[in-house]
Amino acid sequence: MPLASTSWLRQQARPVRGVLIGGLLAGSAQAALMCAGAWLVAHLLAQAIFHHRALASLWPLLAALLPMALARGALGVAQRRACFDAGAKVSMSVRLALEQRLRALGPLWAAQQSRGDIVTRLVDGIDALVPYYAGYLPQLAFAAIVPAIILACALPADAWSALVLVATAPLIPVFMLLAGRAAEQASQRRWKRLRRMGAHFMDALAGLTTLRLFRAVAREETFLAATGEAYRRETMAVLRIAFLSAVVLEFFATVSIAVVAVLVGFRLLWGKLDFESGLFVLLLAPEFFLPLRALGTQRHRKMEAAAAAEDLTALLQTTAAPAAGALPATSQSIASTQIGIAFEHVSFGYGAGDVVRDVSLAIAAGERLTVVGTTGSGKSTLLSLLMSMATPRDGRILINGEDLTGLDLDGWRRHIAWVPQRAHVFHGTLRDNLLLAAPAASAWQLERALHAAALAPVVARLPRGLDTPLGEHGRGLSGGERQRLSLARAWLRDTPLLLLDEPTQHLDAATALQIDTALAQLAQGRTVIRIAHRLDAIGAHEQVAVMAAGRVVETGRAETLRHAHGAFARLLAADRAA
Ligand SMILES: Nc1ncnc2c1ncn2[C@@H]1O[C@H](COP(=O)(O)OP(=O)(O)OP(=O)(O)O)[C@@H](O)[C@H]1O
Repeated sequence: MPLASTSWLRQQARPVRGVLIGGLLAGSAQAALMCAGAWLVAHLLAQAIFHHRALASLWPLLAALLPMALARGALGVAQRRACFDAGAKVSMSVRLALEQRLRALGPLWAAQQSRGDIVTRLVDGIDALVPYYAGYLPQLAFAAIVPAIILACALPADAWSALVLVATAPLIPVFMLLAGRAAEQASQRRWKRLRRMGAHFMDALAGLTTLRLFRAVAREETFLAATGEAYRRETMAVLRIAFLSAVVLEFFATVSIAVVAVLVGFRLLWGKLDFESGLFVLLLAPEFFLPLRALGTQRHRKMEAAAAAEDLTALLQTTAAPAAGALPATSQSIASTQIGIAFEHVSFGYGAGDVVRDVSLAIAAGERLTVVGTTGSGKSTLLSLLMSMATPRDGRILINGEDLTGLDLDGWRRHIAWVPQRAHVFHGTLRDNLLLAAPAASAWQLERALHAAALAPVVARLPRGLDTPLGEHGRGLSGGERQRLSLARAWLRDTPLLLLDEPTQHLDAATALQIDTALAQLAQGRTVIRIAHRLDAIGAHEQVAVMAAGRVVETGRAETLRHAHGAFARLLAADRAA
């Protein structure tokens, strides 16, 4: 069992210590009541059988059994509720911490991960923690507290029986430790398989069209069936160890109870023990082992929680290097509605190599820059750096003369409208998707944005107009329509900086022209950085930066570059030839 994950699991219990102690007190009171109930039963029977007391005189004692049973039941409910509450609270706080970490790691880090793997960790991983706090941890305490209470009650009644219980009790934890190693390995194997299966299933689901097209669905099905079968086998291995160890624990407990029973029986026969004490310890003996046996059955939950915790702590400690950092202590906010940008010798890489190299560019407030370059030359990465989704490895980005790393990130991002290459459409209605950009937008503002982005005819065609529900990935909207939705969001956002990652790529010529006109209107008075693939559509007076292999290799006005026989002219020629 990795010590780090066990101590992390315990650490998480600190904020819910009060709730857990409440559960333990309820459980302990339940054990004390059980002892009192056992004594009452033994006393009643001894009085009735050996002292020939009439039922009428025993009636008050007999009647006391009912409230005792009810109180035990109520305490049991309170104890389980408190423990479950603790589990739910811990899982909620871990989920929040993970969510914050994921937000800090940012979309560039997330893009490099398997989505299925993250979902498995966030859902199944956190769910695996609940039984640890709701079941195992309280049971661990009960395994010490309840036998101690029972022993304290049994000792005055019969020291020999108490001695047998004390002598045999350690056998159970010793065996649990022996079985623990195998259970731990099986749990870790099972957890790793679940993660792999989750990742693969999500990938298969996302790429279903591609799989169909390549007639690879059957192969994928076979693979998933084999993984599912392996997962079943590993789950069965964990359960087998859990059940086998439960049987062995049961055996030890039964033998010990039998020894107590034999000792009690013989001493009753020899007249060395009175009936009341004998029956009392006989009733207590099974209860003595009950929490230890229950701990044995809860142990595989601890293994599962530890396997999941190892993964969750790894995720919580992940720092994307170099990633969008947390808010610096000296964060400043941007007050201006005019944004001037300067890249100064900026370099960045996702892995070992750089994909943006020594880039220096200046865009004055209210100006427009068009970035062009071959695919993979680093254009989108440049925008990601500007949006502070990642931090430059070298160099710096200045916003109105202030270093971007010193700015309040949320405040900075409020100044940006971004139209990406592939606009994401969230699950919800079209209206929800639009209001994401400006939650307080009025009906009139919505209407204006729809017209500007040429989305109004699309809305008119939808069965429920703006209230038409859209799927998680925008099912119901074509690529071009999604692009227009993204443009409408930019319109609604009304920010001083516009970042456009080829906004007309998926559109037909007529709609592209319509959007370009709308964008020209939107761009007025704003700073605009636009990535363009259709070089023909670049206006003669536009300021252009040409990127190749992460570097800015040429800058200047489009009309000048067209005749300069440089990188831009070559791109243009290649574009026309295609
Ligand atoms: N999240 C990522 N993780 C790792 N590498 C990435 C990631 N995003 C982009 N890259 C790599 O960085 C390089 C630059 O990518 P980028 O998307 O910035 O290029 P681009 O010029 O915008 O390309 P395109 O015109 O095709 O959109 C490419 O080699 C790409 O494979």
